[in-house]
Amino acid sequence: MDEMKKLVAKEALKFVEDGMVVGLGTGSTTAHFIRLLGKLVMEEELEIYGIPTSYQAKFLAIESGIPVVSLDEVDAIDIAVDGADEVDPNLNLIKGRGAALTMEKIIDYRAGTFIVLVDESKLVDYLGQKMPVPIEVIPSAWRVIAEEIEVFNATAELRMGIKKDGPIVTDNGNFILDAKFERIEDPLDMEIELNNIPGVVENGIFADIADVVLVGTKEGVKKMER
Ligand SMILES: O=C[C@H](O)[C@H](O)[C@H](O)COP(=O)(O)O
Repeated sequence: MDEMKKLVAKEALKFVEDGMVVGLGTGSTTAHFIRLLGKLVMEEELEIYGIPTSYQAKFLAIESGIPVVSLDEVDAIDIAVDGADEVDPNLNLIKGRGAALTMEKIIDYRAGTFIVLVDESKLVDYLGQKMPVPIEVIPSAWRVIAEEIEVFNATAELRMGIKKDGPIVTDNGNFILDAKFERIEDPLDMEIELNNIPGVVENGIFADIADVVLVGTKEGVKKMER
């Protein structure tokens, strides 16, 4: 599995050109990309700037020698490279297992080209098939938001910490609800519906924004495009 992740991360380097501003995604697959990008920047003395989507991406970029910039400092993001938890045949995504979905969506959405890196286990027939939709919420409103989500025939659970007692707290200081749907028929519609609930900061459905998905398979890298 890790080999497949490395393979797609290497393939994604082909989209990088000197002078680019690159959105740096979160998660184990993008971590390979960030390390490889750092190596490329050093070896070829490229002028690349990275915009991280989380503390994880930021720390790794710094460690890998990629100059880091913020949204305030750039006019445009050329490409963004990020992972995903589910990818449907129309390139709609579920993201946010790492709780970084809000910053990821801001950066991935703004990028000229949004490239997604996954292994083949992430491909599904429809969104919601395997994974819940992570939803970042204002902490004091989590319970009422969970009730609102259940109107859509989903069950919502407050995500608890592993090396922390109580709920996890995102990079933005919020909570995460994991909403398990039977099946998401219309990803774009559900993405909008969830964001309409007062107190929801952002949700992990990324409908209609991925341009390219690189899939690591046992036979090599497969490319899906919109
Ligand atoms: O918040 C986390 C992100 O959306 C990740 O990009 C996603 O969960 C995929 O992570 P991984 O590459 O580790 O499977």
